[in-house]
Amino acid sequence: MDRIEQLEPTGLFGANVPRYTSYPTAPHFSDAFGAAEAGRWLAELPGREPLSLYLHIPFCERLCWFCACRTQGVRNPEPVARYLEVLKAEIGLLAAALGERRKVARIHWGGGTPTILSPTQIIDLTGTLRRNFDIAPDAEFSVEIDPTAVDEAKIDALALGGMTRASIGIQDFDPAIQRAIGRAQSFDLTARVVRQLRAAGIVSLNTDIVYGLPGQTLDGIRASTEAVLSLDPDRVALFGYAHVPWIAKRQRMIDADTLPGPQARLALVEQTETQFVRAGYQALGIDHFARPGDSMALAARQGRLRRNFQGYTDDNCEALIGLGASSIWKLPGGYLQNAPATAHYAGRVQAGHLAVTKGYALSLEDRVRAAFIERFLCDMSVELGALEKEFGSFVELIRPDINRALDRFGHWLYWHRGQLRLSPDGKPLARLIASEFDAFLRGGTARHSQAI
Ligand SMILES: C=Cc1c2[nH]c(c1C)Cc1[nH]c(c(CCC(=O)O)c1C)Cc1[nH]c(c(C)c1CCC(=O)O)Cc1[nH]c(c(C)c1C=C)C2
Ligand SMILES: C[C@H]1O[C@@H](n2cnc3c(N)ncnc32)[C@H](O)[C@@H]1O
Ligand code: MET
Ligand code: SF4
Repeated sequence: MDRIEQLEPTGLFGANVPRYTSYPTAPHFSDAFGAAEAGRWLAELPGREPLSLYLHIPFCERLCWFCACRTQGVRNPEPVARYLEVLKAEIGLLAAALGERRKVARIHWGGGTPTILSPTQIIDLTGTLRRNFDIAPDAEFSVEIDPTAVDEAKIDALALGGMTRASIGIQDFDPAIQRAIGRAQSFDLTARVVRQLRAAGIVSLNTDIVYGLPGQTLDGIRASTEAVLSLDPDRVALFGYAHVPWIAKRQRMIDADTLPGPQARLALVEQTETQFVRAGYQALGIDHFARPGDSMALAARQGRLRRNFQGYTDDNCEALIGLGASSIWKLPGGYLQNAPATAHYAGRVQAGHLAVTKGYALSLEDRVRAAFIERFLCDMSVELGALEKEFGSFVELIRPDINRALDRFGHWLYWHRGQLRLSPDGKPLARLIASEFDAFLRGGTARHSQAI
């Protein structure tokens, strides 16, 4: 039986499921949360633990049609400059809410396009962070970089500000695909930015690529992946294109008839995975690859990989605080999210409040489900004994889900020495299997992206 025939009965090719960068996923956050709840959860944080900060820059000079991230196009610098002032004010509000000068071990700037900031603005923002927080000398500071919106002066400013890791958007190097997704970016320009980042002392360089793009073929993605490999990135994220025009309106520019179907997507992702593994990369979680010496690959081998809103991380901080419009927080009590619309976000901060407008308090049952889904999507196996150590008999709450998953996916899912394991050829099923443990999905009406 060929692979497609074997996987067909699982429903994989017709399923839509979340990516589980959190459990519950963001659409389940409630608006019963605001600055007061955020303040209370911040006050309850244990004092000595270092924090992680995520800063969102929701602006781009170009708006790629395929993109589902929260961002808006800008033609002139004013909105960005105004936003930066609000972001700096929000940093001050956060430091005040924390009460004491707190240690920060991780900073991530994402977007949108953080490199839309000028060198002066970059220095201004890193300076504001350093004035308000005690940034550890070995702190990891990663920045999402658009190669078409960066130059040497910006890279120097970021390096001066402490950037240690860079993540650059590639998606696909094929000019025909780039035309179909409204995103032109030559290999030469990308390679030049990679050289500049390396020269600036970046210890870890990530690249993002996407399968399932309009008109993408096996030969096309093979050549594009070869080009990515020639840049020798330390890490690669291989995302499945999520066509969700009801969320990201700009995706209406993409003709759905040109999108590879689910069976074709499976072939695209599996061919590309093989290419990375043959080139010496270690597969991590559902969609990442890393050089074996990279810290994330090491974390994965040691069972320390974590899933968060940026995908995968080796960050073990207890508190991830989101700054900027739409940013998501994860605190011991649960999740919070800042106002998604930039104007609403700015209004809250200008009125002197933290910009949180949504959130979710985790119950013990949620925590069991979240822990299972996180370990499963990080390790492709879950040691039930470890969950029992943490949650005691509450683990029994997911016993029916385990049995249902074994019934439905028994060809790929099996017990081995107390671990529920997914066999390597069952990897495309990982999100679908995780969704068996999602109590919000049963009977729910949310529309998600394709499972493969
Ligand atoms: C890798 C970067 C991406 C981020 N979001 C998406 C991508 C590709 C796409 C995406 N996000 C959501 C969906 C729909 C549900 C699903 O398929 O899982 C898709 C296709 C859900 C979602 N993720 C976030 C939020 C707030 C939502 C709800 C949708 C909504 O509010 O309308 C959080 C989030 N994810 C990303 C960012 C930048 C972000 C918010 C800060 C990255
Ligand atoms: C931050 C990263 O998110 C990925 N990204 C952005 N939009 C989408 C989408 N619709 N589907 C899949 N991946 C996407 C890109 O690879 C980008 O670089
Ligand atoms: N905006 C950058 C790029 O497209 C970073 C990745 S997308 C958030 O290259
Ligand atoms: S892919 Fe990057 S540059 Fe393109 S619209 Fe999305 S955030 Fe902006």
